[in-house]
Amino acid sequence: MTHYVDSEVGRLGTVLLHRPGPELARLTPRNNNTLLFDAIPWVARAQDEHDAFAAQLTAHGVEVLYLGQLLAETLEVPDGRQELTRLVLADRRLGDSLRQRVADHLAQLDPVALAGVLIAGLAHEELRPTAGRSAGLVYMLMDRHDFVIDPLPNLLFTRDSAVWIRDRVAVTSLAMPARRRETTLTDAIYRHHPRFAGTELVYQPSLEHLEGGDILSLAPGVLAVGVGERTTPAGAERLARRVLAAELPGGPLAHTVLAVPIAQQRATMHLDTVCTMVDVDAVLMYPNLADSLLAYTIVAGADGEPRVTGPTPFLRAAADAMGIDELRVIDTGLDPVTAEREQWDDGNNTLAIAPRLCVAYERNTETNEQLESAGIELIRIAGSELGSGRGGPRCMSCPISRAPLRP
Ligand SMILES: NC(=O)NCCC[C@H](N)C(=O)O
Repeated sequence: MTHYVDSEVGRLGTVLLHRPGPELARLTPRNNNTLLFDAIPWVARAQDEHDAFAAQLTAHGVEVLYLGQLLAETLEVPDGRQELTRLVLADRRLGDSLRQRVADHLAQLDPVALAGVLIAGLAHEELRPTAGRSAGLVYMLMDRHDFVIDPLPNLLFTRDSAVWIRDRVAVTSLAMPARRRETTLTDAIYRHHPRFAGTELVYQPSLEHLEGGDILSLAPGVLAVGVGERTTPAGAERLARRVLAAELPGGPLAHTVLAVPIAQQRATMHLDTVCTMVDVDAVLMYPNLADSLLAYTIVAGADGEPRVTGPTPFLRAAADAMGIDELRVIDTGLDPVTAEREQWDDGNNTLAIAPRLCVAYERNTETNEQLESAGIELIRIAGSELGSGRGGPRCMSCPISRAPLRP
């Protein structure tokens, strides 16, 4: 099986999704902010919306893999199960008595049920008392609304916890505490699942913060990395060091990395909330930012150290790195208020299935109309519930194979 991604727009072959499940039912008004949701989603409707998204991908010839299923299969591998169990038990909040109770509880679960707990977490009342054994101080003092194992409602946004760069995978380093455990799952899947045997990792969760929503594969050998609320300058620099130094038969994994500062705020948490590619030489970009975005260009210096120049306007730096005259911006021509409303609702967060063929949320009517006038074919999906986590079609998908742009 070929796992290979060298662009944002090459025909999509295989994609990793996560169908949201019981982990969304953990969200309440007391925890939704900490768990990075802006509202309490209607779970069944969110699942319907997600199923419709997956059905559109399948109808367009894309192989859809589900993270929950890959995780259950990884847990059938003894080393995978042992590692994932050890990591969840390493939580220092547990203490030894509760840790032992949780270990006993997890040990009797089959792989599918264990995958369910690793994703949806374990609530206080779901841990049954062990006959003849004290509940333990930590459990007794725990608020009944607390979780023994925290849920992962943002797992839905598979874009952020791993990124394929050519035939290597970068398992990222998530910045927000509510999401950190997600990469224990993607890391284990890529290292233990038989489908990915032999895959080399180019980034690991123990490194500086770096999130997949900040990484755009502008063209073969050219990456843009947003630096803001999630990805730190150190994370961008670490990725640059890794990809510039990783030699493939045809050259390094990337020859240029553009570090792109973005405002450190929720509306622009990742670069892909303001800019996504819709054609080999065209981006859809939040108009309020299009002219002000800058980039620092990082290439390998003669001494092997990354050499940084700039800043220069992002669109100029990108076109130069891509070897094209101009990176076109689809001008959505929106007034600033409409642009701001539709950016918040992930209007700029499209997923390309092929050049000029993209999935977009239906609700962003004005952005979508402008995209179509510019010759982009759209597949509209509903996202009223999915969007409450602040993520669109690109955030909800991790491409694993795309047709190479330059074979
Ligand atoms: N690439 C993306 O922009 N992903 C969306 C992540 C949303 C999630 N609720 C978060 O705050 O991390």
